[in-house]
Amino acid sequence: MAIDAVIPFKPKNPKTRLSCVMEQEEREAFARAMLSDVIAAAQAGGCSPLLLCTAPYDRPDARILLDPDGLNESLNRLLATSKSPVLIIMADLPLADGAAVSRLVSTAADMAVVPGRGGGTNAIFLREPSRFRVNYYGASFLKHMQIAMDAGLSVDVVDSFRLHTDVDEKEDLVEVLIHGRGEARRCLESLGFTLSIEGGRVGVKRGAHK
Ligand SMILES: Nc1nc2c(ncn2[C@@H]2O[C@H](COP(=O)(O)OP(=O)(O)OP(=O)(O)O)[C@@H](O)[C@H]2O)c(=O)[nH]1
Ligand SMILES: C[C@H](OP(=O)(O)O)C(=O)O
Repeated sequence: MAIDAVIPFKPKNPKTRLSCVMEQEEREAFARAMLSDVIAAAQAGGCSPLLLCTAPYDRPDARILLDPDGLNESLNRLLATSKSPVLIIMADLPLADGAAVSRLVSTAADMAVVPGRGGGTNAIFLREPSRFRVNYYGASFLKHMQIAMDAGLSVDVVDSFRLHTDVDEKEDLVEVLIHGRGEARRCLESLGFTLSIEGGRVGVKRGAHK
């Protein structure tokens, strides 16, 4: 049976750190586009997507679990009662692909984890979910390593550029324009984003919308 890929998703007013370059509706469209790329990667990696949504949201390619609670509370409730292996993968990883997901869920360890940029945690595979609890926000990668150690779980820290690249801030859009192959890249292009080089550093700029 396919492993559940639990994808936490906040459809309303997401990605507020991108407010400097996108209006709310645009952030919502971009978040949906990134989610599409993550769903496609989860499926290509042999997993069955299960969206953990804060508000009603429907799509044909994933099952939906509605839980308006915070990220940690809702995930920990789900983990506590899960009897089979689970992958938790964030919805803001638009470079994710099937090979990276497959590598994660085929670990020989009790748990596999991919750190995110800036101290976060982008993906966690748990062979026995009820032995673990999540503690996202802040330096969550370090917190998750400690929780695993306290629970006596063996951990495989997976080195994956495609799963490490989460998109939180304007600077992160560079990676999507360069390495993206799916909906998120197309969404940015349709919003008029292009690469720019200022002072020798690659950034993004926004022109006219398509
Ligand atoms: N189920 C659930 N998912 C959440 C919640 N908050 C964020 N998420 C999801 O968790 C993942 C990581 O969240 P963040 O990077 O903080 O995204 P965000 O809250 O949309 O972005 P910012 O407003 O910029 O902090 C994304 O997949 C979000 O859609 C929540 O309260 N509940
Ligand atoms: C949820 C949080 O995401 P970030 O804000 O680090 O992208 C984390 O990974 O702990």
